[in-house]
Amino acid sequence: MKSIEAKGLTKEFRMVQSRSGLAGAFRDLFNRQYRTIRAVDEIDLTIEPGEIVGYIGENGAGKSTTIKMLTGILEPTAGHLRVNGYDPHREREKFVRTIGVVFGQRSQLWWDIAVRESFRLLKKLYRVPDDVHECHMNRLVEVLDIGSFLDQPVRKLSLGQRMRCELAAALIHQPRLLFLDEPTIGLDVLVKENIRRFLKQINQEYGTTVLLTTHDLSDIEALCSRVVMLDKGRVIYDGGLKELSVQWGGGQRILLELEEDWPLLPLEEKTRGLSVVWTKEGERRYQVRLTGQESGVSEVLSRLVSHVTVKEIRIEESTTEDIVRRIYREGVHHA
Ligand SMILES: Nc1ncnc2c1ncn2[C@@H]1O[C@H](COP(=O)(O)OP(=O)(O)OP(=O)(O)O)[C@@H](O)[C@H]1O
Repeated sequence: MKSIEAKGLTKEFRMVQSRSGLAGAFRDLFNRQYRTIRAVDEIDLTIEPGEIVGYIGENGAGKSTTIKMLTGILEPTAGHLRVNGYDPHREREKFVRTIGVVFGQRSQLWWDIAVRESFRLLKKLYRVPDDVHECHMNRLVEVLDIGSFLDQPVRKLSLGQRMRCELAAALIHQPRLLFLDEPTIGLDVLVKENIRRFLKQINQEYGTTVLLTTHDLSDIEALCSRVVMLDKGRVIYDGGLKELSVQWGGGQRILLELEEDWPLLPLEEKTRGLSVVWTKEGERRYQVRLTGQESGVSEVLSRLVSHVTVKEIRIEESTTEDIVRRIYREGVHHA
């Protein structure tokens, strides 16, 4: 059984369109106009058990709306959806026992009671048998290192401490699938690393499937071998993280500072025939991105040095962040 199986998954929102001015507001009272927003547009997504998949996209791309459908909070407008074998919205009661959810911005713990009490309530809610709970909980407390503040109310915890407790809470019932939305937002580097290590561990030990939504691409690099990229509600890339870099210019870029300020056109002329993309970064400063295997740094430089005086050269590899930013900007077909 697949962890997630979505075909043509679509969500539309109908919004009231307000007319301007007092007269418009008056007309709105009697004759409302609506417009439809297609937040998720016929997505196909299959995730196998045990995978850790990054779900990324710009603000407003449709990530949260997808997650809300996958977790049963929202009902899809159209499409076929099975998560852990269930229809998340229609079979919600049975379904929620098979998933865990951590939303970085929201808490599932009770603010004023001790963490330990929150865990106890969740255990009851999920009807976890005592013996299983004891052993599993001890393991979570140990690996997440949360033993020293179990008796404190959640409101007194630091963000890093709270996030570790949120993870424990999401895993109390040993779900097969874990949804994480910005799980490391606002956390310092050390806590981030601990959380990533923990996630890898539960993935390996329990075979937990993880769908991770984040704007922090270092989370994706650390955890995911596969990434699904969304743009305006549609999947624009679904594949390996490595392939993304190879296919869309994981190559090098040359950062140049020239003695004089040149317009781009004559510089592009000098490197005509080579697979490079020029960008002006500021006064006398340029970036030359090598987009094909056939054009080497030395060839680009040898074409230039006989015509322009180069003050400084730096050669860099594109990071995943660069690549993804460019794809957001230019679209996957042009990047
Ligand atoms: N309840 C709603 N009613 C109307 N429109 C909505 C609703 N929820 C989301 N949208 C719209 O759907 C689109 C996708 O929003 P969504 O929150 O899924 O994006 P996102 O990728 O999660 O963005 P972010 O990274 O900012 O959280 C946006 O245009 C948003 O305005």
